[in-house]
Amino acid sequence: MENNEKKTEQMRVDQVVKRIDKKIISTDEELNRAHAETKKVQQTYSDNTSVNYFEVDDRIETSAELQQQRGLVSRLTENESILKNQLSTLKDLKKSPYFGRIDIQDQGDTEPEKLYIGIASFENEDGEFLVYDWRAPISSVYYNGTLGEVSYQTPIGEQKTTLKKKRQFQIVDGQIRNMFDTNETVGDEMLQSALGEQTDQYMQNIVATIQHEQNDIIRDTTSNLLVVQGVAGSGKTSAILQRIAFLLYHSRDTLEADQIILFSPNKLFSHYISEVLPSLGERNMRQVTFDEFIDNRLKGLNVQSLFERYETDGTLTEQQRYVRAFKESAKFMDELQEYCDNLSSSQIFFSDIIFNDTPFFTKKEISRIFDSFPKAAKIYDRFLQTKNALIKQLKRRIDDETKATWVNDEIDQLSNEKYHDLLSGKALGEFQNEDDERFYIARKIVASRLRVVYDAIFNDNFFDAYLQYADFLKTVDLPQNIKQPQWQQTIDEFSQSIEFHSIKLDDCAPLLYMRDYMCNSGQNNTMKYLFVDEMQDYSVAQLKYLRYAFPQTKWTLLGDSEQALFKDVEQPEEILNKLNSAFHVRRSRLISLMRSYRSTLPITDFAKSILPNGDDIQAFNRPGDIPELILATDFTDGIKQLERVITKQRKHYQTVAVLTKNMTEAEQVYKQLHAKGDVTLLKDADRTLPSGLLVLPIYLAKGLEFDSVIAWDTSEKNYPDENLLGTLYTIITRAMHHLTLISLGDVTPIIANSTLSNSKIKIEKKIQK
Ligand SMILES: Nc1ncnc2c1ncn2[C@@H]1O[C@H](COP(=O)(O)OP(=O)(O)OP(=O)(O)O)[C@@H](O)[C@H]1O
Repeated sequence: MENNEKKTEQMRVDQVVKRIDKKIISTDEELNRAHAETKKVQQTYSDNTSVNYFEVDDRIETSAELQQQRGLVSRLTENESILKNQLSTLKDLKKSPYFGRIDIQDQGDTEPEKLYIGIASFENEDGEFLVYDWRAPISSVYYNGTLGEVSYQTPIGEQKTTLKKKRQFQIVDGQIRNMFDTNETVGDEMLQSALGEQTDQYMQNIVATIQHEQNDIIRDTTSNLLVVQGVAGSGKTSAILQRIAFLLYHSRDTLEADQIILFSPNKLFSHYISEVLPSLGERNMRQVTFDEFIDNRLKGLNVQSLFERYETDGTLTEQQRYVRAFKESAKFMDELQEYCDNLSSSQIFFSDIIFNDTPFFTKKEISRIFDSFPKAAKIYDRFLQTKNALIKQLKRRIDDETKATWVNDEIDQLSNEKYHDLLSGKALGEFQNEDDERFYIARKIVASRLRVVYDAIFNDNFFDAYLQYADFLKTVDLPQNIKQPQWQQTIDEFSQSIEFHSIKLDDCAPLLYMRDYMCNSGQNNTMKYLFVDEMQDYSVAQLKYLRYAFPQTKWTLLGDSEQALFKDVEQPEEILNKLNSAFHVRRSRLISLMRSYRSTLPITDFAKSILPNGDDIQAFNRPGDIPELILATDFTDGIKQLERVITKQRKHYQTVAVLTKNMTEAEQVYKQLHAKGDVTLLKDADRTLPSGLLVLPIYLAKGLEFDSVIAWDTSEKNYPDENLLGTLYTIITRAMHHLTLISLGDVTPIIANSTLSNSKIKIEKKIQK
C-alpha cells in the first residue's frame, strides 16, 4: 500500500489517541471525585451504625436513615465502578483504537463514508463516532461483507449499502504496524499474526479477526436452540465469549451479565477465559461446572464427579455401558416423568417431619393431606397445596404453643436488650396492650424454635426422593439389551450408595428431575441465556434437567463430537435431532465450524489423519514443525526422553504441558519430574492455570491450549482401541505450536501405519540412552 496512505492513517490514529488521552484525564478526575464522595458517605454511614440505640422509636428512625444511606452508598459505588470500567476501556483503546475500516456509500450519497471499528465506541465532543463498537449493527458489514452491495440488520429492519473498501489494521501502542485492504472477511495475514503469537495463561479476545461463520454464531439473536458443532480449535469457545459480549451490547437495556450462565468443562477453564469479557469492557457471566451445579443441589450427598467417572470408565463391562446409556437417555427421563404423573398418594414415599426426636407431622397425616386435593390436578400442584396446608397447620400450632409455660418462662428471663431485639421493626404503640406485645414476642420465640419444622416443609423434606427413585427403577420399562440381573444390581448399588451418602453421576439428573418436578421447585426463571461448552460430555438426560432448571433461557450448545472422551462419536445432525425431539423447541439452528485455527498446519494434518472423517477438517495454513513420535523402551527410558524433550521445548516456549490419559499417570510422571525441577501437577480442584511446565490429565485440559504439548505414553498398551480415539485426538489438538508423542513400547493402532509412513509425523526410533 502507498506510503502516503499509511502516513494519513497514522495521522488519524494520532489524532484519535490525543482525544482518547484527553478523555482519560477527564474520566480520571471524575473517578477521583466519585471516589471521594463514596468515602465521605461511607464514613457517615459507619459513624451512624456504631451508635447504640435502645429506644424502639429511635431505632426505627435510625434504621430508615441507614436504609437511605445504604442505598446512596450502593449507587455511588456503582457509579464508581462504571467510571473505572470506562477508564480501563479507554486505556485499551489508546493502545489500539481500532482494527478495521469500512468505506460505505448509501444510495443517493455522492461520497463514501469512512467508519473505523474497534473494541468499543468512542465519540468526540460533537457526538461524532471516531470509533464504532465492533458490535454495532453497521460493524457486521466488516465481518460479513465482501465489496459491493451489502445488507445489515438494525433495530428498524434490514438496511442496504455499498461496501467500497475494507481495510485492516494492526495497531500496537498507538503505532500502525500493519495495514492492508482486503475483500475477504478478515485477511489471512492478520490471522497469521494473531495465531503465531505465544499464548499466556489467558484466552484472548478475537474481535479483530472474527471469521464469517463465527460471526453467524456471535450475532444470532433469533434461535432458541443454537447448536455449534466445531472441530477442535475452530473457535467455539471464542465464539461463545464474543457472543456473550454481543448479546450484552445488543440487549443492554434488558440483559445483565448475571442472567447468562455458562456451563464450563472444568475449573481451570473458568480462569483461562476470565479475561476475555473484561478486555471488551463487559462483566463476566455466571460460570459453573456441571459437577458444582449438581453438588449444590444435592447437598449432603457425595456426588461422583465427572473426573472420578473418567478414571473408572475404562473398566466398564458391556452391560454396565448399556445401563449407563439407558439412564442417560431422553427415554429414561420421559418414563420418569410419566411415572411421576401417574403416582397415587399411597405410592408416594412421604416421610415424617421430626421435631425433638418425635414426629411433628407423620407421613400418614401428610399423605392424607395430599390425598385431599383433587386427583385430576398435576402432581406438582398437589405437592404445592400439601406444602401450603402443612405451613398453615404449623402456624396454627405455633399460635397454640405460645401459651405453653416454657414460653412464658423464657420471656421472663429475656434481657432488656434481647427483648428489644425481638421487637425490632415494630413501633412502640403498635400494640393494643401488654398482652398483645407479649403474644408477639412469644410467637417469635416459638417460631424460632420450630424453624426446623418450617425448613423441613419448605425444603420438601417430607418426601423421600431416594426411596421414590429406587421404586421408579424397579418399575421402569427396560430396553432389550439390558438383562434383569444387571438391572437389579444397579438398583441395589443405588440404594447402598445412598446409605453411604453418595451417588453416581448418571443417577443425579433423573433423581433431581424427579424431586424438583414432583415438588415444584428447583427452577430459576431469571436466567435468560444458557451456554454449554463441550456439550459432548453431557447426556441428554442432563441437558433435559438443565432445560427444566432454567425454563426461560435461550440455549447455545457447543461441542465437538470427536472429542468425546471414552464414548462413541455422534454426528452433529444426530445430536440436533435428538435435542430437538427431547426439548420440543421452536427455531433451532445448527452451525458447523470446520476450520481449525489453534494448531500449526503439520499438527492439524496429523490430528486429521487419526480421524475417520478427518479430511473434512480444514487446516489453517500456519507453518510449524512436524510432530514427533518417540518410541521409548520402558517407563524409565520414557521419563529420560521426556526430560530431554522438556529441556528443549522450554527454551522456546513459556508453557509446556505434559498431558496424560488419567490422574494416575499424571501423578507418576509428576513424581519423576518433580525430583528434578520446577513443575506443577494440576488437580481437579485447581482454579488457576500457571505457566511453565505443567502435568495434567486430559480431562482437566479440555478447552485449553498450550504452546507445546507432550502426549505421555501413546502406546498400544495404553490406547488399545478406537474407544480412546476421542481422548487421543483431544490431547493432540491442545498443541498450538509444537507436539511430541512419547510411547512406551509399540505405538497405538489408532495412529495408522499409513500416517506413520507418510511423513505426517517424525518418528524417532533410536533410543538415546
Ligand atoms: N477468528 C479468530 N481469530 C483469531 N484467533 C482465533 C479465531 N478463532 C479462533 N482463534 C484461536 O484459535 C484457538 C482455538 O479457539 P477456541 O479455543 O475458541 O476453539 P474451540 O473450538 O473451543 O476448541 P476446542 O474444542 O478444541 O477446545 C484460540 O487460540 C483462539 O484464540
